[in-house]
Amino acid sequence: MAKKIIRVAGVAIIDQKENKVLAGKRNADRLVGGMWEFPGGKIEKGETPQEAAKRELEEEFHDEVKIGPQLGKTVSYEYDFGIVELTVFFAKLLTHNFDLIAHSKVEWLSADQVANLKWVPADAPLVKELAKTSFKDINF
Ligand SMILES: Nc1nc2c([nH]c(=O)n2[C@H]2C[C@H](O)[C@@H](COP(=O)(O)OP(=O)(O)OP(=O)(O)O)O2)c(=O)[nH]1
Repeated sequence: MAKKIIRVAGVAIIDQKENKVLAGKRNADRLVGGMWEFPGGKIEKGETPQEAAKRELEEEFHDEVKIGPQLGKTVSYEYDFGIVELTVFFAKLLTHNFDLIAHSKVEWLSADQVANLKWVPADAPLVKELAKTSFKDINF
């Protein structure tokens, strides 16, 4: 049987003053738990990827974000449970609650630190792209 397609939207939250990006460590009991990811989740019916990303941030951190340009291209990655199609946007925080609901911790990283973490496998090409990005130069 063909594997199901799972459409996912995530955010690379950046702090343009500090030139840093936020990574979230998935709670250990979730699929691909314990690895680092772009906060976000599955796109629901009728939602744009941007709307999904905003909604997930409200659910996962109780925070509002402003969505900016896309990071790299949408990546497609085959897991045993399905094929994840992941679209990630740069985003800025409008609030700073950071209630940890789906994550055990978050970390702010400079571009040269992003490759040091163990990211969810699908994220590899996006992490590579991030490592080359000057976050200060992203336009919202
Ligand atoms: N959020 C997020 N998910 C990712 C990334 N990379 C990656 O392969 N995934 C996968 C893991 C999951 O199989 C899927 C996202 O599902 P999720 O479990 O985060 O989504 P959700 O919040 O809608 O979950 P749920 O209510 O169904 O538990 O995409 C990433 O960087 N961020």
